[in-house]
Amino acid sequence: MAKDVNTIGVLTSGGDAPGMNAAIRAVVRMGLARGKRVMGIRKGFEGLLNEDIIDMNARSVSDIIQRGGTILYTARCEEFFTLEGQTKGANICRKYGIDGLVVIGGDGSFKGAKALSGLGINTIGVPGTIDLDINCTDYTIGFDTAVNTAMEAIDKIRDTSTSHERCSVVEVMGRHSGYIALWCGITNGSEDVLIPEVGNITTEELINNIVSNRKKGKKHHLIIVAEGVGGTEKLARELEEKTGIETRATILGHLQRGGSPTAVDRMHGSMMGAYAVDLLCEGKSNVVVSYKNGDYTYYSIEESNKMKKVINKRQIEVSQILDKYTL
Ligand SMILES: Nc1ncnc2c1ncn2[C@@H]1O[C@H](COP(=O)(O)OP(=O)(O)OP(=O)(O)O)[C@@H](O)[C@H]1O
Ligand SMILES: O=P(O)(O)OC[C@H]1O[C@](O)(CO)[C@@H](O)[C@@H]1O
Ligand SMILES: [Mg+2]
Repeated sequence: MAKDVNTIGVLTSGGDAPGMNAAIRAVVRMGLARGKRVMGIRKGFEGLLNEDIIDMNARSVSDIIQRGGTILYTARCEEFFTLEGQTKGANICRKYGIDGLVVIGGDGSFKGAKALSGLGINTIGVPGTIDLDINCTDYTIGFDTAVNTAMEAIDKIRDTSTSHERCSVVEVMGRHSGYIALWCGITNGSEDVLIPEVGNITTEELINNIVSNRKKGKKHHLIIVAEGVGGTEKLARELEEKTGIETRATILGHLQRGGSPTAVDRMHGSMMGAYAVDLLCEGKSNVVVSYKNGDYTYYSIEESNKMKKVINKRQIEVSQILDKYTL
C-alpha cells in the first residue's frame, strides 16, 4: 500500500534556474488542490538543516511565474554530503510533519534527495538546471531561457567583433556539459565550438581556421567555449599571439542564470511541478521527473544516475558543417 503523504515540502537547490518559480507555484497549488498541506524550505538543504521552513498557501506563489531566480532561495550545502547531515535533515522533516518532499535542482541535489528517501522521506526530484545535464530527461527547467540569454549576448559581441575585425572567444556556462555551447554554436553561427563531451579541435587547427578565414575576407571569428573546457582567457591570448589578429575573451558567467523565464521554461516548470505532486500522492519516492519523447514520465534516481547523457551527434555534425562553410 502506498504511503499517504499529508504534508509536502518544496525546496530549490544548486544553481538557480529560470522557471524554478513556475515549478514552486505548481507544487504549492497542485498540493493544495490535492488536499495537502504545503511547506516551503528556504535555501535548499542548508535551509532544511537550519529549519528555515515556512507555510505556503495559494497567495504565497502569486506574481512569481514571470520572475527569474527562486523565491525560496537556493544554496550548496557541504553538510548534506554527510550521513549525519542527511539524518538531521530527515529528522527535521519529521519534526515539521513533512512526509513528502519535492527537490527542484540538478544532479547533485538529486543525490541529496535519494539520501532523504533512504531515510524514510518520500522524495521526488524535479530537474531544474540551465546545464541540461540530467541523464534521464530530454529537458531541464532553465535551459531555454539561459541559451536564449547567451545567444542574445553573443549576437552583441559579434557586432563589435566584426566592427573591429577581431576574433572573439566566448565562454558560456556548463560545468561539465556543452549543451549551451553547442546550441549557441549553431544559433549564433560561430566558427568553432569547444565542448567537454567530445574531442575538440586543437589550438593549431583553430589558428589555421582563423588565418584561412581571414584570407577569405571574413571580418570576425567567433569561438564558443563551454565552461567545462575552460582556459578561455589563455586560449584568447595564445590565438592573438600566434595569428597576429586582435582577440578578446568574454566570460558570460552568471547573467546566463537570470532573467524572466521563457514560455518553454514556465510550461515545463508548471507541468513538472504538478506532476511531482501527483507522484507523491501515488506513493512514489526516490524518483526524478523526466520529459522524454514529448511526454512526462519518471525514473528512479539510481536509474537516472546510471543512464548516460549523450550529446546530440547530429547537432555536432551540423554545427561543424555550417561553421566551416565559407565561400
Ligand atoms: N552526493 C551527494 N550526497 C548528498 N547531497 C549532495 C550530494 N551531491 C550534492 N548534494 C547536495 O546538493 C547540493 C547541490 O548540488 P550541486 O552543487 O551539485 O548542484 P546541482 O543540484 O547539480 O545543480 P547545478 O549543477 O545546476 O548547479 C549540494 O551542495 C549538496 O548539498
Ligand atoms: O553559481 P556558482 O556556484 O558559481 O555555480 C556555477 C555553476 O552552476 C551552473 O550555472 C549550473 O547551475 C553551472 O553551469 C556552473 O558551473
Ligand atoms: Mg549539477
